[in-house]
Amino acid sequence: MRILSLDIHCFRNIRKASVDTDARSVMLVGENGQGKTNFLEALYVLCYGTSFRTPNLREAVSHDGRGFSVKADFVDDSGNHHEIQVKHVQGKRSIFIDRKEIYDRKELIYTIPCIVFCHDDIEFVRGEPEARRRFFDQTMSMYNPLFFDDSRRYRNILRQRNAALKEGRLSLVPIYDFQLARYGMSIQKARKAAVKEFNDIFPRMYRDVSGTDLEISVEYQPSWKMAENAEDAEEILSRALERDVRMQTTCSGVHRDKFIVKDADRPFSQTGSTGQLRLASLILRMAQAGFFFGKTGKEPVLLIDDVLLELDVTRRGRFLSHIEDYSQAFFTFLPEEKYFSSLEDEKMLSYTVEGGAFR
Ligand SMILES: Nc1ncnc2c1ncn2[C@@H]1O[C@H](COP(=O)(O)OP(=O)(O)OP(=O)(O)O)[C@@H](O)[C@H]1O
Repeated sequence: MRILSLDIHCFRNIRKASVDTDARSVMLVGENGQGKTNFLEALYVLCYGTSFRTPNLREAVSHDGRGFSVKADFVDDSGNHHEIQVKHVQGKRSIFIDRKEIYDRKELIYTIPCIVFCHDDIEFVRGEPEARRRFFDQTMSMYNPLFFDDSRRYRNILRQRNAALKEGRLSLVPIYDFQLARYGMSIQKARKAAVKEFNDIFPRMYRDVSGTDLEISVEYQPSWKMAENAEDAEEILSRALERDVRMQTTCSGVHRDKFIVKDADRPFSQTGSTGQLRLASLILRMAQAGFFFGKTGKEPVLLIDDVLLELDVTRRGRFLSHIEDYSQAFFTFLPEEKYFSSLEDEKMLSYTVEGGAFR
């Protein structure tokens, strides 16, 4: 899988750019605020139809533009060439694969798998449970369309159940419970199995890159921990109905599940230094890529935004040696950063980014 070129129109500060990306490593070098992350964001939008920086794509339209367009030519693992385009014009997103409009974002996310490494990833380790749920849901949705569908349906029903609780339409609640319990238990089972497999990769990678023998792993704590099947979950929901009515929201279910990053048996957020937490968050991403490759045999495109400088030279080298397994990676650097020796020998394209232009 390789992205060969990218055309960007009116995306943040990138007014118009056609960029050749046919290389294993693509370097984007520039001062702060010149458009390096905007470029990675545009690529991410092509891969997912959403942004990793904002839930509202409208924000990514250039201030003086009516809409943006991002288009890529890429070659898949079988050597076939394709084109993808994502537009957002007057508040409406449209997605085209090989010039044919598609209406379900799901088709897009299985076309160019991509993984972004960025500063905010530290929230996966020390932030709210929501951030880790999102991380694991993304990890699983990337290779499992059924999980993606179940999550989508679960969220819809949860929204309807919460509305019914707020508006006192309680006769509808058992109908929602029936469905919520079934999709929820399917999600719970999938999460449990995935965390078990993730723990075959993540702790070993952490030890390899950090050079320590810390026992870092992920623990899954389901909200319906006593439920073994959908009937059990339905029972839990119906027993807690009074509390849910009082709180006007659904207080249990997989939307309240927890994933804890642990150092032996303590939460790592309490024991790790900021540097260790940052490293753990990078390794979570690397493990996400490894996990995806293990499941699908496909190499995701890696988008690495300004995170290498946070590692000392030895750890940076070890981190890059894991990344070398992938077919394409995009990196952003500040001009004073030196390229890393292990990347210098390979086929590489390098751009200077200034005011949204790429030279
Ligand atoms: N919707 C928008 N329209 C026009 N310009 C925008 C828009 N959104 C952000 N920008 C501009 O994009 C620039 C930020 O670019 P970007 O986030 O890519 O920085 P960067 O090159 O990655 O730098 P850093 O190293 O600081 O992260 C800022 O100048 C900002 O004003």
